[in-house]
Amino acid sequence: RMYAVVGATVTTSEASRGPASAGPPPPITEESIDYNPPRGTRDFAPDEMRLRSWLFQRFREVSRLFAFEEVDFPVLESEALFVRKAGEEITQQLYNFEDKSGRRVSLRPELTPSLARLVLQKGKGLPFPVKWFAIGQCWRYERMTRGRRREHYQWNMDILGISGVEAEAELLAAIVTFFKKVGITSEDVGIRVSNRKVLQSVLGRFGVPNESFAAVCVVVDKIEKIARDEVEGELLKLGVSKDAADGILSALSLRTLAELEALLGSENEAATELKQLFALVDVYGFSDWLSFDASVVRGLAYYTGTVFEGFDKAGKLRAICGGGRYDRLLSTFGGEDTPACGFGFGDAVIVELLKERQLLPALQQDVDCIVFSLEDTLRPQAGLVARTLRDAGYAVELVLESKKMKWAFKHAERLQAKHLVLLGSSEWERGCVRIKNLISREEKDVAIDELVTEVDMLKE
Ligand SMILES: Nc1ccc(Br)nc1
Repeated sequence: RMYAVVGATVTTSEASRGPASAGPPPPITEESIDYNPPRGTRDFAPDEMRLRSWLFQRFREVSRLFAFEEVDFPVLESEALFVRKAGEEITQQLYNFEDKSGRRVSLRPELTPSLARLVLQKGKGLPFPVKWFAIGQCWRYERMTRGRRREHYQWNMDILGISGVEAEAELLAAIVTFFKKVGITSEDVGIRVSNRKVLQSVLGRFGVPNESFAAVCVVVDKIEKIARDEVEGELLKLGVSKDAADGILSALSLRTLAELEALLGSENEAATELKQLFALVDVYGFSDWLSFDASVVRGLAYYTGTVFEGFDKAGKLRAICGGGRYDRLLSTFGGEDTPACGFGFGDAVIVELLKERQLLPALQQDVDCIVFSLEDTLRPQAGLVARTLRDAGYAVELVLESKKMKWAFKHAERLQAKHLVLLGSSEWERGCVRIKNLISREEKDVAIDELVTEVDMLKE
């Protein structure tokens, strides 16, 4: 890890030092500044930032296509927003603390509770249905033993006020639109879809109380990560009977909607909702991306209906995105019963997938012109030339120090700039600058007031 040892003067304000009589300030100490960001977090230097901006621009383009409005919330929320008793990993890894006023707060581990809070804050004046999207950094406090990241950015899209599966179809369409936009096909990626009402029906058959529903879902969500008998053991610990646990685990291995109907009956809500959703998506035209998979439950306690997750068909990566219906969340926050569904799409797994598929874009700085004065005396005029081009919308790198021509060419090459604009005293005396087109290698003297027109033309 990179460190610098710097002399640091430890100055303390009067208040913290206490009254003057408390004696001289503490001695100057040395502290080592670690150049790396805190454990589990990332810097975004220009190259990484270009990729992140590219990804977020794709998220925004899709959200615009679906007429969703962008929202955002504080990264710091009241801890109460995320305290749930279903044993979710996300609530056991809160990056939470008591602030200086004694308030219990937490860095947000997800965006959905904040969205619910804002909708409730807006109250009855908020036109429904709500279609909002957000891209926000989310946090967890992982014991570093697991060496996993503690922050990631998530794109969320949510629809509130629509109880029909049309809302889920719209959200799934947005996810598919994103995948297609970045060059991913339904050969690479699929979306597994199920409905928590499958589990709810099974629990009902075995007389498992509703209060256990969320905790059972959280346990069952681990089915891909821990051994089946461990899942069974955790179910038994929740007070679920052996028979009920067997019933739950066998329901997860249902392979088709026909099997689901055979088990639960064709009038069962889970079966009808799933059939409706698949029929909608069929007409919508992206059935090839979807599959029914009864083992999908997702790990968030508040899902009540449809659940889904994007996965890579090569099976090398963790879930790419996930979401579902959460019709009870707003009422648990004291609001009216409000139908709601949404998804979260992280910024990490998708980049791993794009790397795997060699679909990462080649991104470089976007500079149109480099303005460069050959003599120091013309440096003020170089600023005027840069301003003229910038006022016309061109990205201009103004060279701010004495450099040789050779350096200017190399610099232009590095930045992939299209034009090099040189100020020299002989040209300037004639009211001109010299333009070198770095693509066509053409060069010419251009009058200052012709400069923008010239660059416009060279741009063609
Ligand atoms: N919820 C959450 C937050 C941060 C990361 Br990294 N992963 C999951």
